[in-house]
Amino acid sequence: MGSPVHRVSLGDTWSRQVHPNIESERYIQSFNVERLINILDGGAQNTALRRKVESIIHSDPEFSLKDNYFMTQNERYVAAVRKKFHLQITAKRLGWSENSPEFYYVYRALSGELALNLHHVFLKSLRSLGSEEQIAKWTPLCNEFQIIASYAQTELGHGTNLRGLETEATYDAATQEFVVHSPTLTATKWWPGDLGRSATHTLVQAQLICSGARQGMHAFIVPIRSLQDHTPLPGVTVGDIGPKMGFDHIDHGFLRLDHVRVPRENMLSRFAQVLPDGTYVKLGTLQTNYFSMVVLRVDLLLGEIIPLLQKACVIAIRYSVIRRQSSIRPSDPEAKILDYQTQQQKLFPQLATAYAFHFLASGLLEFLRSSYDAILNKDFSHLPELHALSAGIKAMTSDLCLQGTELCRQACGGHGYSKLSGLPSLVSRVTASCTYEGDNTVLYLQTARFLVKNYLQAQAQATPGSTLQKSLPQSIAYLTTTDLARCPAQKAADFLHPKLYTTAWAHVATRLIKDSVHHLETVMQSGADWDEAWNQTTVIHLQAAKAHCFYISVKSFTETLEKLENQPAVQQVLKRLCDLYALHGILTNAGDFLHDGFLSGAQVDAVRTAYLDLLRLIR
Ligand SMILES: CCCCCCCCCCCCCCCC(=O)SCCNC(=O)CCNC(=O)[C@H](O)C(C)(C)COP(=O)(O)OP(=O)(O)OC[C@H]1O[C@@H](n2cnc3c(N)ncnc32)[C@H](O)[C@@H]1OP(=O)(O)O
Ligand SMILES: Cc1cc2nc3c(=O)[nH]c(=O)nc-3n(C[C@H](O)[C@H](O)[C@H](O)COP(=O)(O)OP(=O)(O)OC[C@H]3O[C@@H](n4cnc5c(N)ncnc54)[C@H](O)[C@@H]3O)c2cc1C
Repeated sequence: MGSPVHRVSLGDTWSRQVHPNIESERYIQSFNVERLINILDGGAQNTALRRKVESIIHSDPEFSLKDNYFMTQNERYVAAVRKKFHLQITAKRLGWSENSPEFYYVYRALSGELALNLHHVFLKSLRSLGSEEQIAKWTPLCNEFQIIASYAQTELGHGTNLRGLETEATYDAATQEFVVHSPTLTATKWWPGDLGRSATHTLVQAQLICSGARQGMHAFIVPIRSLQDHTPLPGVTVGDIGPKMGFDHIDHGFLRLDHVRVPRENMLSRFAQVLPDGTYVKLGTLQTNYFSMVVLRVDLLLGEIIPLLQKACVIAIRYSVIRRQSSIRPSDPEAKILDYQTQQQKLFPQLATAYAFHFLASGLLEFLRSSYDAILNKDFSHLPELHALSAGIKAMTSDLCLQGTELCRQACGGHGYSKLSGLPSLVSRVTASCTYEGDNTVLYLQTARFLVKNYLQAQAQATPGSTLQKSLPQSIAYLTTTDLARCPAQKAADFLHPKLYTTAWAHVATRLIKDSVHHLETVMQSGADWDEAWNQTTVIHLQAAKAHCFYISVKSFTETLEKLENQPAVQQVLKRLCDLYALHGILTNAGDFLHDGFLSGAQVDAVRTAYLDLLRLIR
């Protein structure tokens, strides 16, 4: 046996002292920090609540995370389960309810090191797809932990292609039950969190077969382990899928079902029902069976994905005012690495992105909340736009949060490669978000499909010689505004006007959407059918969808600024970050702006001048 791991105990000595460099940096800010904290929390009362929750969590040794990086996968899982149950006891004592703000603050304070997260996913799906009776029945069982539920949709052979899911739920009118079955090896449910060791029940997405017809994917609550001794129930084969890139604390599992019977009442029936005699009653559309994924994509943005970039920025920027390395002039003392322009160029755009995405996700959550009740009450008018927005924004934010956390890690040199920096686990966790809740490429293409469809409809309704007439959904209304052929900016300072760079982004998105439609139609005119033409132009559609999503994010940030007129100092510092975010996007996609002469080379130079000056100002 090798010698025991020597635990790095520097934390015990250093943790209480604040490094003098940090202290000095904290006294040079140009705005009221508390005011900005309140804005991010959504109000001073939320800040107070968050701090109260964090102090409870951080002062309770049961929630300590300090040994995490020295644990095996099994120890991480056991520790996370222990924390989850300690949290339940604490929450009960303090009156915190599931899905309350307190739970989000706890999850963030514990850096997600809690097991049974899929409980949260199950409850979100139950509320989106279940009838009022089903919600009333299963929610308390979950909240009281009388059952532990997970969400089993993905299979060994299919994750993206939901129409390809093989698990079957065949209705037996004689017993008024569904027979849930995995007909093939590839039908094995594979990846669902909490399935490997914890869950007693799972929400199985399966192809419904009733009245002799296949009715597509529907959700069924299936008991999988005994509530007496936690052993798998008859017909159930279940276990852990083994080591992964991250998420060591979550038991991702596999599940095979051999003709497992569940009562008719276990099919979530807000948008579809099977009557006792097996008659299928459709109460929604195909899309409404997919509604829970929309809800989860929006929920995970602020709950899981964006906080990972926020934390990486805090770690890397703090480190960069402590770390001194080399000198700017040979005769100078060693410089703080944050004084190097290249270090600022690595980190400040990521900080700006973290703020941009915080406001973007908050706005999307608002849109979901405002349309949620309507959808549950079968008014689906907002669903297509909500799906297109949530799919594209989840893809963009997870892609750029991955890029950003990895950049923050690299910006910390060798120490960024140590798990003890906290950065590697942020990178491995945010990596997964590019895949779960929908592979990003596939989600971007869902957004592209919405863009093309609406563009073609608007074009069809436009009278000859006029611009697009159709009243387009709000998020793509820019397609009907009169477009500038050339950017009017004359000097660097002109690019610091939100209206100007928002228009620039609208111009590029419009051009790319038109270009993608043009290529699609050209390929079809050469004889290909829609599906083949679509596949041959998906790279171009992807580019258009990304530009559209970035435009949405810039617009959302500028609209946030407009609401801060009464807080000029905070508005100014956020405006600098908004400017930096938008100009960083232009510089990293300069080709799209130069392509049709909208920006000249000289104007791109002016963008860079404004951008580099922003780095200095933000520093
Ligand atoms: C306090 C604690 C905090 C946080 C604590 C938790 C943290 C914990 C750690 C992380 C936790 C991870 C949890 C992961 C959990 C999974 O990963 S669950 C599995 C996720 N899987 C997916 O997302 C699958 C992705 N695939 C799909 O959605 C579908 O296959 C696709 C890609 C949309 C294609 O489906 P399709 O039926 O072939 O549909 P398609 O022909 O493309 O379109 C048909 C129509 O449906 C529409 N449509 C498609 N999808 C939708 C939709 N969803 N809604 C509405 N309309 C839709 C299309 O727009 C289209 O409309 P039209 O153009 O015809 O008008
Ligand atoms: C950490 C983690 C947690 C997860 N938790 C859960 C969970 O709790 N419950 C659950 O049900 N699932 C869960 N999943 C599974 C996840 O939802 C799927 O892995 C995801 O939906 C992607 O599907 P896939 O694995 O089949 O990938 P695939 O779709 O096979 O993707 C592979 C490649 O094929 C490409 N591709 C696929 N289809 C198309 C297309 N139509 N057009 C163009 N390219 C395409 C993709 O872009 C990708 O590059 C989890 C996954 C991870 C990593």
